Amino acid sequence: MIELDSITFGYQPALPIFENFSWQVRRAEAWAVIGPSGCGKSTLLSLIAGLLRPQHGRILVEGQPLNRPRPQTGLIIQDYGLLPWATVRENARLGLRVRNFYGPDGVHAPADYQRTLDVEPWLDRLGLLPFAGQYPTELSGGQRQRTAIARTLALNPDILLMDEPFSSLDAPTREGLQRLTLELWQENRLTLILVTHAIEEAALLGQKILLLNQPPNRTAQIIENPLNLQPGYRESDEYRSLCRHLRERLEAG
Ligand SMILES: Nc1ncnc2c1ncn2[C@@H]1O[C@H](COP(=O)(O)OP(=O)(O)OP(=O)(O)O)[C@@H](O)[C@H]1O
Repeated sequence: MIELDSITFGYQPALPIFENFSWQVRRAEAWAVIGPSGCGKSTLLSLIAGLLRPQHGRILVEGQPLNRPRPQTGLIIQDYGLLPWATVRENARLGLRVRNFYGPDGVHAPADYQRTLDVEPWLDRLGLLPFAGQYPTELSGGQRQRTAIARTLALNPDILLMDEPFSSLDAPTREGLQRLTLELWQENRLTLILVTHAIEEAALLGQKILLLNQPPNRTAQIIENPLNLQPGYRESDEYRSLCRHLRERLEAG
């Protein structure tokens, strides 16, 4: 469970992006966060990742106050963050190398962490084994993003935060990775929070959708989307009507 309990945050305290804002995410839920540019979507992820701290209120993860990034929270960003001089396999191992360096200290790695560099199952699951010896510049955008996903999932996160992960990809690649994300979410019982500015993506991936608007955001506007896992949802009337509803809500501000 992630709990934002009456948080206030602004890069400049006089201009809060969130003001007395409360929101709860239960374990293994899949959320999409949508809203216009500058409404605070990435800021919200940084707060939940423990990279920013609210000026007021508190954030609890699994009942514990969040005072710094926790090793079980994975963050995937839009530009992949891959090392250009390392192969796909070595990029996928990067997080594990950091963990192995520190050991099971409860800060950089969970206290019960067992050192490993084994990323082969993830390379296999993400269809990357044929490219494992290649460098990021030799990959397509979709393969790069899959490498970033492998690197994060190799760390066995329980919370996966994704910030516009597919926005620079072409439509077929994006749709393939959207499907893969839903599969990985279900297989690994992840709590997923995906930030997107794309209405269609929010409707496909979010069982629940959090709508943000121009700051300050004071209340969590939540839209339920319980049918998103049903086969054929992308072609259904429910999906189209949800997209329309989201568009109207966003235009209304
Ligand atoms: N490090 C920072 N320092 C100061 N202001 C910032 C910083 N990062 C973001 N902001 C501002 O905070 C507001 C929210 O930014 P944020 O990136 O969270 O929005 P967003 O909804 O993710 O936008 P986009 O969809 O364009 O990525 C914006 O006005 C932005 O200019």
